[in-house]
Amino acid sequence: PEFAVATGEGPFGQAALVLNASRRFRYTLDLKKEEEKEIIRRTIRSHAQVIRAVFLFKEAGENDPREAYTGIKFTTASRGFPIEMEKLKTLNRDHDSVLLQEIRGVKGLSDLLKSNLDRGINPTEDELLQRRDVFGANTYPRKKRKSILRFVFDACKDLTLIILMVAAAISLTLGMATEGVKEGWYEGGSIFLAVFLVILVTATSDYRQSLQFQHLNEEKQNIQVEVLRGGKRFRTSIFDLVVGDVVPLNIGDQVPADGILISGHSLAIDESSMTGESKTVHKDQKAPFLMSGCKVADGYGSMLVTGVGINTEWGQLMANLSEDNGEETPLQVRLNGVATFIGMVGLSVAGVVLGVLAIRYFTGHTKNPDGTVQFRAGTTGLKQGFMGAIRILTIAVTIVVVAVPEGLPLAVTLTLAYSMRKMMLDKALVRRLSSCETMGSATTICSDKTGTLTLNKMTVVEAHFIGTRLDPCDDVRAISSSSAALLIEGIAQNTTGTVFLPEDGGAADVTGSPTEKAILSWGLKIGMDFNDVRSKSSVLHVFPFNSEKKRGGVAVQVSDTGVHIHWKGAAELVLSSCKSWLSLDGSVQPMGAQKRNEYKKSIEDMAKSSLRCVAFAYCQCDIEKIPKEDIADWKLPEEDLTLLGIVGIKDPCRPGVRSAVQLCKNAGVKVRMVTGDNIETAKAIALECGILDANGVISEPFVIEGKAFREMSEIARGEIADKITVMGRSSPNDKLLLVQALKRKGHVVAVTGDGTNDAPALHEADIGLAMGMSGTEVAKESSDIIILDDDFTSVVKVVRWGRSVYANIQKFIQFQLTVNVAALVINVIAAVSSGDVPLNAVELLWVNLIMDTLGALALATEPPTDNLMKRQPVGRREPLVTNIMWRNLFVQAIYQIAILLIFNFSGKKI
Ligand SMILES: Nc1ncnc2c1ncn2[C@@H]1O[C@H](COP(=O)(O)OP(=O)(O)OP(=O)(O)O)[C@@H](O)[C@H]1O
Ligand SMILES: [Ca+2]
Repeated sequence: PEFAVATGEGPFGQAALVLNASRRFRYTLDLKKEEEKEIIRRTIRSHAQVIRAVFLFKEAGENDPREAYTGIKFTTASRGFPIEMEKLKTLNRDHDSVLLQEIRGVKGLSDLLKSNLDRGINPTEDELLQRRDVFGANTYPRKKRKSILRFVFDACKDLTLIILMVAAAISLTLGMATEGVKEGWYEGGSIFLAVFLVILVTATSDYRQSLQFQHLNEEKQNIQVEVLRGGKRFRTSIFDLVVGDVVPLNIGDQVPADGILISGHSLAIDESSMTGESKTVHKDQKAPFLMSGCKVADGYGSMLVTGVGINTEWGQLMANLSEDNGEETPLQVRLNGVATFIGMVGLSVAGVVLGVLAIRYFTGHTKNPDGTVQFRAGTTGLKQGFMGAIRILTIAVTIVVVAVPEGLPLAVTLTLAYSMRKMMLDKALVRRLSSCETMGSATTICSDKTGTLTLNKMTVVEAHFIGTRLDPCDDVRAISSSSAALLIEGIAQNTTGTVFLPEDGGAADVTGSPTEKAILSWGLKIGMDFNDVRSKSSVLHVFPFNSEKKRGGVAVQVSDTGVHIHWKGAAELVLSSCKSWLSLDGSVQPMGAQKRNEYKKSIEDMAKSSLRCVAFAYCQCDIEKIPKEDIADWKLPEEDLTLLGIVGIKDPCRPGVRSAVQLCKNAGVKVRMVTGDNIETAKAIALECGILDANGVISEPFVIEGKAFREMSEIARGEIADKITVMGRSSPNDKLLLVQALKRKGHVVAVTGDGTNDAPALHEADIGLAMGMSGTEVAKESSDIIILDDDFTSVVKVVRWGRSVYANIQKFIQFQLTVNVAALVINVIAAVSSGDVPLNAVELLWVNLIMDTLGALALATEPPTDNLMKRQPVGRREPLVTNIMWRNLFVQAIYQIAILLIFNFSGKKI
């Protein structure tokens, strides 16, 4: 197959790092999990239906049918809320719009839940406690953890250990019987002790790992969500949500609880995780029910929480789903194979030794220290003969134990677990264990710009309006009030952010994406009264911003007949759909070639000084032209616009990025920037953080626009992929194309992403890194590692850890194999020639114990050194056991064997 790169013959051929296997492996794992999920989902669904039917029957028998159906008792308030818990559950399960209508829709429901659609619930502790008390918390019970005893039991199940224990028991009884209690326990007792220690170490290490995984799972599930309480937007943990909360939803979010849509625009939900159907479902007033656990595929809106935790289908699913910590990484699988092979060799060798020793013993060729023959047929008692046989058997078993390198898989597990814990401290949350080892061989990193290389703290620093540059950028005195009002209308209405003004005065609190925040803050500076402007006109329809189109638009009704369409987005793209511009006095002027060039020039100038450019444009529309019925499908007019102005937003480079990029360069890992931003802005930032060299070539194909790359043939893309250093104005799909092209070239690709539509690229990459703060849930779910602080420096630290994992495992393999080969050879030679092994069973066992477990522990926890980042990456083709390692291994083994054999046979003479 194209991925498997075997080197040489034998079992070690497969020990070459087969990176793509990890992908295949992962899919099979996913599939298994999906199947399990599906079965549980079906059970829960049918369960719910049965309960509901029973409930309806019972109610119908007891009450007036209408009340039974709506389930609302307005008179008997249930602990302060005029709605009954069970009935609310039924509403969530049924998705019944008739029922919803009867309680006067979402507004009526929010009254019943004592919430407020515009302000949410009160953010007081008491209020939250009461709601949690009545309706439950948004958490679900975990499956009970395996106890430590369970792990001890599992460790005992090892076949070699069982044989050893049997041998120890026999040896103990026989020893004590023949040599007395005081003297005779040594051998049997020390075997027991050794076995006990092995079990203890294995069980505790497994147990600690299961704890760590559980912790990780909790970390993964503890999603941060936005919630509206007391009129203000908070960020809080998903577990804190209560029934009655008002939750804003944005593209890429996970629906955090069951609920009902309050309002939304172009809201589409991907319900595949619950229903299994892959088509996205549009949500509006006609279909307002939202199911917990689904993902927002498009648009935005807000919801009223009506069901939380275990009362939702998602909660049931999560509570019943076993946590998947049984994941074995491809490296572990392969090393398991190697270990098994060596074990087989050991077994055959042990068989030979057993045979040889037995023949020698029973034919009377072995002597006691005093020179008497140990076994003489007829004279030696049955008990003594049995003892001898047992001793021989123990030696054979011990050889097996020594030969089996149990340490190999253990070392990998320990190394991975250790690095994972350390990586967490370095702000990287490892979602898939295998990515630790893969990251070490990465040859290239495709990084986002915004937020990863830059701080994602944006401020408007330049503004070009009405043909002039504002100086300072918030001085709008030169602009006529009508023009300014139009602009402010666009800013306030065409946004997904909010402005909250505290009642007691104080600074305004702006929320939204960093770009939105920058624009809204600037809006406030030029005199925007957010709430006032928003109340003056009403939004008819929205085209939400997405990275594909790089613009967002909104239609607002300003008078009985007048509608304004506002657009804002990537400056040069918006400019190209403008046919006119708004002049100082508020009149509309046609956009001549000269004016267009003037604007283009100012965009370019801003971009060259690393500013992100956003343009505002608008057009008027007649209310008649707007489709009344299916306004949801209406495409906002996006041509023939009038340009209002352009702003330049500064987003400074992160400190430390420059040296991190340099570190990558030294390590032979090429850093590429793939950004949705203007190519000039991208170039400027790339120069600033050292991705581009000021003295190098800065032209195509090193610096390329997404569009140019997209339109190439697959072959052409493959040819230039290697050279691309900066890609500007790229859509998420371009990212995917680049990853594919790079992989075909043999690269091991790491990709960072945050947006919903980055998911395919993250999935395709060898290692997908999602951003913890700016990243959407969808991106995080498709990733292998989450970078908690969004910082590129942390990405580089992950590379370092990955390399250390790889190096540690190599060290351990070399160590273990050397000792194993030497021990086996010596034992065989000694047994065959002299009828005894140089180390007796107990000694061998102890050596093995120290070698395997403690050696693994020691080498696994070796921290990374700076030297690791000075080597070239191992990439896709290098075998795990390199030629140098083979050489070291054999030379060292031969040396050890020679020395030991000399001591064994002629030690006395020397
Ligand atoms: N909320 C917004 N409204 C309108 N336009 C925006 C908004 N956010 C960004 N833009 C414009 O879209 C462009 C690119 O956005 P996109 O989301 O593709 O890139 P990004 O993800 O922010 O950057 P990167 O890929 O480096 O992380 C920006 O340069 C800006 O001009
Ligand atoms: Ca992006």
